[in-house]
Amino acid sequence: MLRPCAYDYIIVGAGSAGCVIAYNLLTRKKGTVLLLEAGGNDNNLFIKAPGGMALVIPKKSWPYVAEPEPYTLNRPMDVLQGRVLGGGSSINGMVYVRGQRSDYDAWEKDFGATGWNGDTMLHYFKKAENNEAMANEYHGNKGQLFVSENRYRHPMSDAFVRAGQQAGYEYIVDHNGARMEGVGFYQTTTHNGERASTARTYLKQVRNDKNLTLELNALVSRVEIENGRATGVTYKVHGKEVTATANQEVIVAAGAIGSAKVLQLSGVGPADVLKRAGVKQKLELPVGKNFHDHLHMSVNATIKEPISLYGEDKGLKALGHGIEWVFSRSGVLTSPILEAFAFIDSTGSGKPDVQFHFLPILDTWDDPDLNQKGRTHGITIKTGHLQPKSRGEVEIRSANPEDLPRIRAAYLEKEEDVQGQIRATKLALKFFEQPALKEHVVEVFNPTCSADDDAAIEEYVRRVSRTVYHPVGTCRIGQDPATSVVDPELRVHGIKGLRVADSSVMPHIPSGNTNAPTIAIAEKASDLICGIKDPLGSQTLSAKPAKPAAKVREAEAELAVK
Ligand SMILES: Cc1cc2nc3c(=O)[nH]c(=O)nc-3n(C[C@H](O)[C@H](O)[C@H](O)COP(=O)(O)OP(=O)(O)OC[C@H]3O[C@@H](n4cnc5c(N)ncnc54)[C@H](O)[C@@H]3O)c2cc1C
Repeated sequence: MLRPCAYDYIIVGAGSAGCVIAYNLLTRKKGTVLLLEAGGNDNNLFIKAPGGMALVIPKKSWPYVAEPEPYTLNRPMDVLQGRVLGGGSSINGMVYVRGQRSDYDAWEKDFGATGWNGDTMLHYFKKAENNEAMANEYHGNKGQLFVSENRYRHPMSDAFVRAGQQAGYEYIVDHNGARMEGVGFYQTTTHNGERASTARTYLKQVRNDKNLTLELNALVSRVEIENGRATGVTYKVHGKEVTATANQEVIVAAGAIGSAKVLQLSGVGPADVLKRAGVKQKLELPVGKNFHDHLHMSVNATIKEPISLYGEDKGLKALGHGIEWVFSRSGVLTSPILEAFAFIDSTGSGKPDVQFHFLPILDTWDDPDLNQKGRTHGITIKTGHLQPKSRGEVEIRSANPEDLPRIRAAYLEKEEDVQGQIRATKLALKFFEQPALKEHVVEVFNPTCSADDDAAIEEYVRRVSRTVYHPVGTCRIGQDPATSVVDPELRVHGIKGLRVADSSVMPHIPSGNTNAPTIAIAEKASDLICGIKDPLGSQTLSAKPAKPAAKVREAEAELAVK
């Protein structure tokens, strides 16, 4: 049977954001939806079982690589992103962190993102959430996104949390509640011991809706734009090129790297980038600029007892964990491994700017040679600064949609970022000095220098820091087309019928992980598409930018765009 080629809405990318928007349009009966995803299906046990994450990431990702740059000692850096139904939410660490209310107030105040502030984001976090345990002013229980406490807790994670308290930090029960600074155990996007991606929550509810056409393994090559209006998209599926028409809107939700790429391939972007790639320019916008991301370093220690998770993924032990998970959805396979956290204010500003992820295992993901060096049982504090100032860019290399874009990440270009990472490393070393960890540790071997040797720590930071896969900002919200790509309603400046709605629209990265904020953005995007601009009443939505336009531009120029 021939498929129709005209739809009311076309969504590019079935990732964290795309699945949410598809669900909302379909359940609100807004018409037909074509959802296009370059990756394949997500019916994979290692996606479903939280502990299978490390095995699935390399197989279900776009192998994006940031170019070598002197600030990170000329290391090419993987910036993998999900290429599978559910996108990042199908391969990520499942850590559920919203960031801070002031992060979003700054979007409105400093970046001209009118209507995007702490109150509206809280509304959308709660709307999205179906929290297993918490029901209060910060948490929702009626949304699609399952959030729960970890079923499994490793004894070394307990030791880490005790060490944090010994170092003077408060035990935090709810890091998405009134107070974030302190130590505790993560809330996770899991349910019944399984991963809760947006494909396995939101999209699952509408997979059989007759108004949904889901095309997997469909690589979008461009949005068709005629006379200043998006009319549809062209994509390749099963070796054939197809053009589908959108009666209402095209919504690009291909992620911070993918969305910039799709817009540039469509002729929307900086003239020099498009000219070099051989793409005819249709509109000058700073697409691909303002790339930024979170970097972490793995601070590693060997431990005395053979109790870490080393070896649990092999032989009879792995079989035992598999059987336990299959029959009772319990045990280590329900754990996203990143079990415990610390959020720390390293400058005394009143706002936490450092995050630790604690792993009850040596982080061989970041250093695959660790075990070859005879180091087996150990623990890792992945530590990183949360408010980077450096800004890079994403640029297509050619007009071929199969080509991966060039990423100049500019990681650690700004001195403030290096100093932030140095403070983050020192704090991790301080945790290892606390009795609750010290009694277990044989040796902190990465880094080996003392916490007061700034020069050695700087060398370590530049040598080992890596992304934690939170790229954002390449199609950011703003008022001014010179410095932003979409307006506060996520409409691409100057083009009708075209929105971007995913992590790429964040003007500034939140102080935490990026999946929950992306899902909240997608919830708000769905409302905007349906004409709901002010979900809380006019108390939080100012008709004009919170600052006069000139002021906004000044702040934007200073803070966001190189
Ligand atoms: C390994 C890893 C671990 C992470 N851990 C965490 C964590 O623990 N907690 C957290 O909060 N965040 C985490 N993140 C970040 C978080 O998952 C992302 O910020 C979030 O998924 C971004 O959502 P998105 O909708 O913007 O993009 P994505 O979820 O990446 O979705 C974009 C989708 O578009 C598709 N696409 C791209 N280009 C095209 C094209 N041309 N044609 C068709 N389809 C296309 C992609 O295949 C993808 O499915 C992690 C990310 C990664 C990669």
